[in-house]
Amino acid sequence: MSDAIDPPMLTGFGNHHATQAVAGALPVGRNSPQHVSFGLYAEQLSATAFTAPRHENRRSWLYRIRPSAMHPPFMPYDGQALLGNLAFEAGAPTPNRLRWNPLPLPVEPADFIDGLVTYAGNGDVAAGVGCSIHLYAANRSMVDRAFFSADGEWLIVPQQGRLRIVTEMGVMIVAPLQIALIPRGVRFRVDLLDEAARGYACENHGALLRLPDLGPIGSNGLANVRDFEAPVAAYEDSDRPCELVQKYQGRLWSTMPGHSPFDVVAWHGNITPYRYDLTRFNVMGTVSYDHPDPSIFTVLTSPSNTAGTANLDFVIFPPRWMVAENTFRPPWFHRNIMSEFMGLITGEYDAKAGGFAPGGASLHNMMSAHGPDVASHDRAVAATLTPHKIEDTMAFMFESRLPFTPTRWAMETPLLQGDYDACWTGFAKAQLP
Ligand SMILES: O=C(O)Cc1cc(O)ccc1O
Ligand SMILES: [Fe+2]
Repeated sequence: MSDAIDPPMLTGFGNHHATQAVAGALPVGRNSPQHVSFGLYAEQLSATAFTAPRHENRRSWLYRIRPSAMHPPFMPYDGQALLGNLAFEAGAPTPNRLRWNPLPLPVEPADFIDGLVTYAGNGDVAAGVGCSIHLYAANRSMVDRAFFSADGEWLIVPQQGRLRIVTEMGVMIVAPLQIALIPRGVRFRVDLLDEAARGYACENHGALLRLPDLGPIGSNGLANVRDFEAPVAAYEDSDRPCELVQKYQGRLWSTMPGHSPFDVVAWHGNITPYRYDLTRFNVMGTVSYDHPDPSIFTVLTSPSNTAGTANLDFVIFPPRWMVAENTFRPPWFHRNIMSEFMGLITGEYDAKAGGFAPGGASLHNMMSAHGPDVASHDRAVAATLTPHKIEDTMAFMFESRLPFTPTRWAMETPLLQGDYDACWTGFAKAQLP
């Protein structure tokens, strides 16, 4: 399909940016002048309460061709039964370890909205805690329709196929091994740049994702601030009706404004869509012994009210050197107070010699015992511990303090592996003296 030119981007995480697609569109010295240039409409988009502390306060000012208020009422949207709370309200908690084969690419035409399916969720959308996890598989671009979630920011993790994400605040091209973040409420459209696209999306109902503190690591490392990129202003001036679908309190709604919602000519502020290239992650690890906790691989974190105990962490497992001496190098056996939903973008994951395919997913809920499968375990115990590079791989984890409830769809789909527990059967018994 089409090749796309990567538009210029603004750099830095959480920066105050200012950008205009037409010279003179951005007001100078005030946010809301009596007369905005060209008759544009000023609109404030708040991602935190007006009164949030200054260092956490996130808002942007948008200058648009028409106010986004100009739309007919939203009506319930029944074109998508697999996306949203409805999907997981019908589910039931399970302590069992679960793993899914990859979503097949669609045969019938399906755009990003059609191709989404909710696998799991936790927390409470209305209370602003927890997250929902969706996967998508699509084979065509969204045409004359746009989407937004009033329920949380969307962290999109492409696994296959490049996306051109058109947002109110500009355009981002996002390929596998990159991630995109769409703030709560921001309208977006997903165009496919390849024949098909597949990936993951985590919808964060809690505090905004931010960079983790670095503690003793110091002032650099992990995901570096300067590598986050926000789009420059870009607009469509179109009077063609556009279907606008929103997710609100777990359910879908739609309306039909008589114009493109992507009509923001200029904006400034510090709540923006952004993308990040996971291959830029500055990986830390042991240079002596033992396998460190995977918190050293945290890209972004949504804190909860309990210090150090995340509503949601986005953690990656990138290529890296393994040099630990006299150490069992892969992830150890563990039982975790946190709940872990994992995906695989490419390659093989070092705790799973088989069964965890790119595009697949696994869920290890609070206190469920997991770790290396038998083959990975035996291989690691037998290995000669020379420096070894884990290459061509990228797994990730959405980790939450709240256990995930899988949707009924996720429990009933034939993609669910019926024999997952078998990967932990057949460990040799320890021999006491
Ligand atoms: O379960 C998993 O594979 C994720 C994970 C990786 C790791 O290196 C340590 C702990 C952990 O939960
Ligand atoms: Fe784990």
